Amino acid sequence: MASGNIKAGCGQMKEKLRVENLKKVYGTKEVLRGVEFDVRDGEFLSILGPSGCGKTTILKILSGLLKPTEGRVIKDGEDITELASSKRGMGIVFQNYALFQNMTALKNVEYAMQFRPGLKPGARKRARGLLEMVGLSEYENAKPHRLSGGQQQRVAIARTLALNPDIILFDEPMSALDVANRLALRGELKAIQKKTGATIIYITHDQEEAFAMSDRIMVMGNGEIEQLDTPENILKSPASDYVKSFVLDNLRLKMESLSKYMEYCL
Ligand SMILES: Nc1ncnc2c1ncn2[C@@H]1O[C@H](COP(=O)(O)OP(=O)(O)OP(=O)(O)O)[C@@H](O)[C@H]1O
Repeated sequence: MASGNIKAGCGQMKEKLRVENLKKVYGTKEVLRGVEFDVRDGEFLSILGPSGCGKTTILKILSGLLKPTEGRVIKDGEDITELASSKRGMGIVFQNYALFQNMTALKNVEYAMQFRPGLKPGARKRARGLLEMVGLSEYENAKPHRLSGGQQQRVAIARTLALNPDIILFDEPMSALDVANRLALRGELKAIQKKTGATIIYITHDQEEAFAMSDRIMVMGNGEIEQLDTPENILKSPASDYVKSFVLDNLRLKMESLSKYMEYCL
């Protein structure tokens, strides 16, 4: 596995998360082996790989939803491998939004704060502020079925931010959205990250998305890391034929279809 430094100027960022020698076996099937990487404080790291290569399994292990067969997860220098999910200070945004259908947008964002004594006072005000941050103030009384896919995903993001996570995990959050919504949400995610200072780990199988958004990209093959480096370095020096074909060839195709879409729109 080739691993490089984060882009110039960010090289001194402190380590936020470290994953050591991760292995996951389901029954007799080994789906992750020897996975090791670090994520720096405030970094946007994408995990890019084809379907079934183990991306979601990594995310579940990081968040505590799944125990690794072997290996450790270290956050801020502390071993959190056995720590309960709710105590990890991480939030997850899924591809299917997973909103409460019987609650308004505002209630969805406010809900989990009710169970955190530190956040309960002022929860309503904070929820309103977060809906404003994602551009949905005028929809606070709307239930999810009245919102578009992009708007529902924005509510899901606001809901995740409500608990003040210092690491946000995104599991293919744009895959159910159309191109226009994807492009809009990309910019908004970067703005939210800047505002909150959160570290982001972002799963995608979309090469173009990973290259447009990330400080570094971790390219996964079948249960292993093929390359972890900045977009620029991956473009300049792909670590293997696999990276060349899965990342660069597909990136070229995606860029072509995106530019056709832009021509069509303009
Ligand atoms: N609970 C499970 N039991 C058995 N095998 C599983 C289980 N969960 C996942 N797998 C297998 O582990 C492998 C990795 O799955 P994972 O969901 O991590 O892949 P992925 O890269 O996120 O794929 P996708 O992009 O399609 O979501 C796959 O072969 C999958 O079939």
